[in-house]
Amino acid sequence: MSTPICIFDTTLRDGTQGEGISLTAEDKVKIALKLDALGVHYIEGGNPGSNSKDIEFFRRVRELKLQAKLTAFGSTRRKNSSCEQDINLKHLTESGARAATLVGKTWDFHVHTALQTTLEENLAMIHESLAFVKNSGMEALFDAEHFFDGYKANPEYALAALSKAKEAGAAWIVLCDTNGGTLPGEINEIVSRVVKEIDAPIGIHTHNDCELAVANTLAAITAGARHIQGTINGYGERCGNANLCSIIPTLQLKMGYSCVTGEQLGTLTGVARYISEIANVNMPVNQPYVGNAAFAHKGGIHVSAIMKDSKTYEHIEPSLVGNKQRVLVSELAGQSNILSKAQEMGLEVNAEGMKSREVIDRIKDLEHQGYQFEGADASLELLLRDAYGGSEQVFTINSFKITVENNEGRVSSEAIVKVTVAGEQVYTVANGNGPVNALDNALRKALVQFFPGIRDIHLTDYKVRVLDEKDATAAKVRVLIESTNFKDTWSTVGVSSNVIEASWEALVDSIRYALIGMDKDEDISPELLQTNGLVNH
Ligand SMILES: CC(=O)SCCNC(=O)CCNC(=O)[C@H](O)C(C)(C)COP(=O)(O)OP(=O)(O)OC[C@H]1O[C@@H](n2cnc3c(N)ncnc32)[C@H](O)[C@@H]1OP(=O)(O)O
Ligand SMILES: CC(=O)C(=O)O
Repeated sequence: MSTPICIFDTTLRDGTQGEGISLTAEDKVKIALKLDALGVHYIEGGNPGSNSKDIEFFRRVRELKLQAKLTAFGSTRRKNSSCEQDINLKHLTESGARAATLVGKTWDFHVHTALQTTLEENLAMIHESLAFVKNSGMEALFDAEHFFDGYKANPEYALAALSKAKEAGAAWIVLCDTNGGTLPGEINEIVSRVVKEIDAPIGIHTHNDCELAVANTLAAITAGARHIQGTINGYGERCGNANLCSIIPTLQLKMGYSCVTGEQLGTLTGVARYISEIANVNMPVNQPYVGNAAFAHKGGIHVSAIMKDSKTYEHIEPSLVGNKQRVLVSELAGQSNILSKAQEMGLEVNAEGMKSREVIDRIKDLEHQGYQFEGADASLELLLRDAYGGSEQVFTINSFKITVENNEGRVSSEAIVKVTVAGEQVYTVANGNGPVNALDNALRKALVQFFPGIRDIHLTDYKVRVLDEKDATAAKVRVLIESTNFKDTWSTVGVSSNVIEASWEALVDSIRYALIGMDKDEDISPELLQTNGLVNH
């Protein structure tokens, strides 16, 4: 039977102390539901003494039947005062949360400098505040702020603060590496001593200032801590908190502890990505376990081996954390990358054939010119389909023309496109809020009468990167376009020394890709032709 570890998520409290993260009460409710389904044991929802948004969150979340214990955060009472008069403690006890986490000082330097009070008064603040919260019917947890720095400066005082919390009935005493400067060896040594001296359940809360928050958390567990505070994706004050997306699978899959069920662990990647969307923070692609590149293989030697057995270059089976294996194709590819990619697309490819070598040489040559296929899966698929005979040229471009007009300060763009579809020449004109938008509109207008499904497609992202900045305007640019049909999303690439030409190339690839397998509808109604303003020649 593996030892259970209590997971305390503070994404909604310490996570929101991270720069650039701001969550509405509604966002917090959505995230709380995801965390609950993931199986964390405590959800710290915020600080009701801090702002009315958090008060609203606690009011709304009360109606949900969460399995996790909802926890409100606050600090010990103000110095030289009483708990009954303390407005923050009042908000905590009125929050409706089942538990309250109180942060209190354990470093003598902080007591003198930040609180500007005596060591005795701080101990009284800890004891009285935790007892007050407990007497109100809530479970009380103690976050021992700066515990490791405090212990190094004055171990007797730091331990005395923990004893006060224990005497007051704290359910968990959580040792905080608040400044994130402690090393794993020190954490192990200090936690081992605390576990021996303080007869109470011990937890750990670390910050990532030395990029050691995860390592420090694991060191504390090895030394006997049984409760972990952390956040999804490691969001948090300054450099962030301990990342639960790394800690939970490491404890569970590698160290034999039990945090959540195997099924819940399988939702981890989805939860991490969902929360990053709500927080509006891009996830680093190389984020361990849950990042897009966590199981992405690029080097030809790696891909050749994983096709034989994925364990050759994967430390765990990606599906255990809800992630999946990806194979990238780039100038570092070998034949195996191409074969694997082509198989993924359902193309028939001969492993020994010369064709794969030719395709790799072509990809390497294009990457040398500035193309990048890792971020442009749809362009890569077209290239492979063209090479292996899996694509049909459904339309050909005869010409396009753009005019950009500045009329008394109002700039407008117009595009004219001539294409041939099914032997028929089509000529369309369209406006747009910029030249690329005008081209996109004109091309789609030309094709919609043949492929009505094209109306559902739109561009969601457009990125331009200058490839050789020292050549100034003569430099090549790479354009990456992301498109969607509300069901799928795909990316295409174009490269040229002319930004319009590069955009056009990516645009045409996007439409060609969208048309794969799309029904051609010859019987489109005259009304649709009219509403789209089509002019046929
Ligand atoms: C390590 C951590 O992450 S702790 C959590 C940090 N999180 C936050 O600060 C976010 C939420 N905070 C807030 O909204 C506000 O700071 C509030 C509402 C809590 C307090 O606001 P204000 O009353 O305006 O005080 P302000 O933020 O300027 O200063 C903090 C005060 O709390 C005191 N304080 C700090 N820690 C403690 C503590 N553990 N116990 C009691 N008082 C404390 C400080 O000494 C300071 O008091 P002072 O005003 O007498 O100097
Ligand atoms: C409590 C807390 O967030 C800290 O000490 O870092």
